[in-house]
Amino acid sequence: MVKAVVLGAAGGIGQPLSLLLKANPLVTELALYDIVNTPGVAADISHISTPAKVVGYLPPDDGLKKALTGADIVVIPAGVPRKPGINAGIVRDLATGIATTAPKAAVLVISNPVNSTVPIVVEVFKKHGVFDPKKIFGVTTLDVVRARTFVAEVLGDLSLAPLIKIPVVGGHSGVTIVPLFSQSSHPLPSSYATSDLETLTKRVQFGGDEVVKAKDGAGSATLSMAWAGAEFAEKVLKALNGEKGIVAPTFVHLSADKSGGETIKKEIGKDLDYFSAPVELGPEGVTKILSLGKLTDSEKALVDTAVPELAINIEKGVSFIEPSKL
Ligand SMILES: NC(=O)C1=CN([C@@H]2O[C@H](COP(=O)(O)OP(=O)(O)OC[C@H]3O[C@@H](n4cnc5c(N)ncnc54)[C@H](O)[C@@H]3O)[C@@H](O)[C@H]2O)C=CC1
Ligand SMILES: O=C([O-])CC(=O)C(=O)O
Repeated sequence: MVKAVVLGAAGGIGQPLSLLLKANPLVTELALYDIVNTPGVAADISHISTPAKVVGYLPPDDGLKKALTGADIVVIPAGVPRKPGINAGIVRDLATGIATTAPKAAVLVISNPVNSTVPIVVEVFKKHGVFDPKKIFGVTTLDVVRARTFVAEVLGDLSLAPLIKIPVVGGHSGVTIVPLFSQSSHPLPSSYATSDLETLTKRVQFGGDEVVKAKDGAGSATLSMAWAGAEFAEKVLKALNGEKGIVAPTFVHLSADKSGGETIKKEIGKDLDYFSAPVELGPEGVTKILSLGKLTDSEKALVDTAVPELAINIEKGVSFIEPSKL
């Protein structure tokens, strides 16, 4: 029996993500929480002929607590696109609900800016004395999904897109996003020019802008994000279910690894508390944070640019909950 909860389930990401979770055979109960519209979304999704039982919740009558009770996995796409200040408060309040009601659940944070909202969740959990670094994940999968698709486009064969494996590390915003194309399972053509590689890297780093522009500023990526969120959630669910050898890049507190993330800290040359790195997942969440592998000089330069920006983003999140740590 696995209970999945979506917080922000009526939104642009929340609705298709809830749909994809309802389609996942590993989910037996699906709780949909939002400040609006969840009765309708839940009624609609509940008619889909898959096993998961679907219930919608709103804030009155302790709706958040009821949604979270007994949760195994909580996915958070609540918030407002490109409004970091508003999202910080929303994520803090939802994290408080999880820390008090379902502190052992795996928490998957989609709400932006992930580089700051994950530290917010962690600080709230610390305050409640329930912080387990193995269970709190920033979802950076959309960057991986984009990297796969864009490489398949370069290779002129979109049928490769689902098969391509490319680690994308660092964080989830602009220059903190570092795609490691040199480790792609499907290498770029050897004739591929340095300037083309730079353009491709920028396309992954600023893929979100491409969508915002195409939507005339009316929203950001929702459908591709729902897909990516469901892909990462499925990996976590499979690992919780005992499946071995599951690896995915995700933004985590480096103490999730028993070495305290020593390998990553050495590789990036800075004592950061958080980084998105390939992580091995298991029944307790993170089992191991893996090495970034061999980087090219240009990838090392991208990491060097990402690190100071990440440090600022992380600090913003921590100090939102703990101003005294400034
Ligand atoms: N990690 C990633 O790769 C990505 C993250 N995002 C982020 O995901 C978040 C959501 O984006 P969209 O779905 O497009 O926004 P949206 O505005 O369509 O939906 C957000 C939903 O959150 C709900 N909400 C607001 N306050 C809430 C609260 N206190 N409790 C529960 N629900 C609440 C709203 O009612 C709404 O239904 C944004 O922060 C966005 O920047 C978006 C794309 C990619
Ligand atoms: O760019 C945005 O605002 C949404 C986002 O995180 C993405 O599309 O990667």
